[in-house]
Amino acid sequence: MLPTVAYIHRGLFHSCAGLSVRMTSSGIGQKGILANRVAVVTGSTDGIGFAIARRLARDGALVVVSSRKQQNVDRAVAALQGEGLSVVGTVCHVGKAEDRERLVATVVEHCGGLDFLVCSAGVNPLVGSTLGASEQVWDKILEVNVKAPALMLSQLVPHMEKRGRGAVVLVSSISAYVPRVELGPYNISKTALLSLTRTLSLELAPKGIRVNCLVPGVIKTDFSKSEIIDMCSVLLLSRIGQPEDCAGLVSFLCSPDASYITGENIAVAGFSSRL
Ligand SMILES: NC(=O)c1ccc[n+]([C@@H]2O[C@H](COP(=O)([O-])OP(=O)(O)OC[C@H]3O[C@@H](n4cnc5c(N)ncnc54)[C@H](O)[C@@H]3O)[C@@H](O)[C@H]2O)c1
Repeated sequence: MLPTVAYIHRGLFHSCAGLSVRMTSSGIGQKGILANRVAVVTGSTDGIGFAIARRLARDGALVVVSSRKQQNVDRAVAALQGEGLSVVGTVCHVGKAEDRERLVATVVEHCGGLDFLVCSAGVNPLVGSTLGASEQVWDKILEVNVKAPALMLSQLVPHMEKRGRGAVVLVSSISAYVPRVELGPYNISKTALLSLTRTLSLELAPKGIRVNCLVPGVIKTDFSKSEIIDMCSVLLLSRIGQPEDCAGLVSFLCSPDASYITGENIAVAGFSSRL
């Protein structure tokens, strides 16, 4: 099936070679702390990724929205477009090389480059014993949660580098600090992201690219439905987090206000694992 790309800029509609390109008056160039910047957010048709995409677009960036299914991409793009925001949408299962390549092509062809990458796509196909996890489960979790952000970045860094600056935000989990026994491989994948953040911050600093990590606690999304009840007891702030609680931090980490911050893992969890 041919991919569909929806692009919002200056009230026009284009269609070519499998791409559906829609344009409205709120294109790049709008005001905001992230104006004239381009952001890719993976796993951004729902939950935390969607809230991040919306916030970055509200703060002025042109945002590439993506996830696994065309219908979800279309729905998310339509919702953000309805708010007058600048959005490009394309299907990207982050674990598939051909999908990552298509995302890169979208960035190059329709956005002219890239400033920010936010890796929010994540999976947890297992609730059960760590040692009982099959090789297939290990492969899927590590492929989507750990390998995919690194591989995606290796393809996108050259485009950030051309601009002489950039910011990357990986999305870990508080389960990296406070492991939950029934989520073993997931905990481990999210702990690896803390290290990936620090390692890449060293590697990419000479290119002017900062790398930080959002560490969400229990945030109200489809992903966390089963966790909400039993995590409530540890929350200092007496409420479940909302996706928007994460989005503000990501916008800050992408903004010039964070230009001297890199290699940090920052929890948005309603409590601190250090207390
Ligand atoms: N919700 C929480 O309580 C919580 C806590 C800690 C960490 N996180 C992390 O936050 C991130 C987002 O979770 P959420 O709660 O918003 O989940 P969600 O289920 O609400 O949204 C996940 C999004 O990712 C997309 N997605 C899933 N697998 C994908 C893949 N292989 N390729 C591309 N897109 C994919 C989905 O289509 C969806 O758009 C995940 O990395 C998750 O591990 C969530």
